[in-house]
Amino acid sequence: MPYVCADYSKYKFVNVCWNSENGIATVTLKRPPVNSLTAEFLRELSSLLLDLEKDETQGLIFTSEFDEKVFSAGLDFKELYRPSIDHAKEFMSLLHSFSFRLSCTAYPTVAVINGHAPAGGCIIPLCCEYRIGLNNFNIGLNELKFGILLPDWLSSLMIHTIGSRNAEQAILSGTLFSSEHALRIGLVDEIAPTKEVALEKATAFLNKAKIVNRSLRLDAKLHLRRPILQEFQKDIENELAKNVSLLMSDKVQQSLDAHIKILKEKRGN
Ligand SMILES: CCCCCCCC/C=C\CC(=O)SCCNC(=O)CCNC(=O)[C@H](O)C(C)(C)COP(=O)(O)OP(=O)(O)OC[C@H]1O[C@@H](n2cnc3c(N)ncnc32)[C@H](O)[C@@H]1OP(=O)(O)O
Repeated sequence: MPYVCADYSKYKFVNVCWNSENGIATVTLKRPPVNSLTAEFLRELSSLLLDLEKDETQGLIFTSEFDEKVFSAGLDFKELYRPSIDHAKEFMSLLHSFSFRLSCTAYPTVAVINGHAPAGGCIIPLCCEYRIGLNNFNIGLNELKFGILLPDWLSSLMIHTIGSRNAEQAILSGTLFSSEHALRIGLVDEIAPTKEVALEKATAFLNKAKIVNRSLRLDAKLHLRRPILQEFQKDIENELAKNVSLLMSDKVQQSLDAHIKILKEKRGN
């Protein structure tokens, strides 16, 4: 019988519901207003994955507190706007290590995407093994539209999920897909009418994984994900330096500035 050792109440930006009957952890992202990813949030998420591993978690479900609004708005624009070089380095390194860790967990993972998931908001779902979406949301890697070149590991996650032809079209056009379209191209595996139904489907997926021997399953997962994991591990120092210099470039900073202004105008402030 699984039991919990970690103190999950210490986490500020997630609520963790760890079911001691089946060992499934439901992690609800709750960093207002839109679950945008900051360095602090990424640090917390990485530490959470380690706690879940230690507790021999049998399955992980990610979802959002902001039901039917936002799963995650992606990287935090405000934090990426004019950061110090040290902060930019730390941010990129945290993003890389969290995404790598989530991509190769020993336990199966599902994202219940109960709201919009643009750009970096798509990273958690793409690292997970299975994605269940609600209706009326947008998801996709639209970074090229605001001048951000995707790191190779992120393109590789997209290719693994929807195939190279679809990924090429999706990434090069910077498309945000409706849930129905996302289902058609395999960016989500199922659509559910409500978060409750989506959580039931997620649990059903995780229960199916249980019939397979755990260590055998992990070996197979790492084998099947080898192309992605190789991209994560390829020339890490150079890749991080490239992303940092791209982030600090005038072009990307101007684009972030323009984006922040658009969001402000939308809210009339
Ligand atoms: C150059 C780097 C190289 C390396 C790259 C690494 C990998 C690159 C991967 C990803 C890049 C990114 O993720 S960039 C971020 C992209 N995200 C977006 O474009 C989303 C922008 N937001 C929206 O479209 C909408 O906010 C929403 C659809 C998510 C929600 O809409 P809603 O109407 O519900 O809410 P508001 O728009 O009114 O926003 C509320 C509130 O949240 C703030 N906000 C929104 N998004 C972000 C964000 N990404 N970061 C920080 N803050 C965000 C918005 O400004 C509002 O704030 P205020 O209440 O203060 O006005």
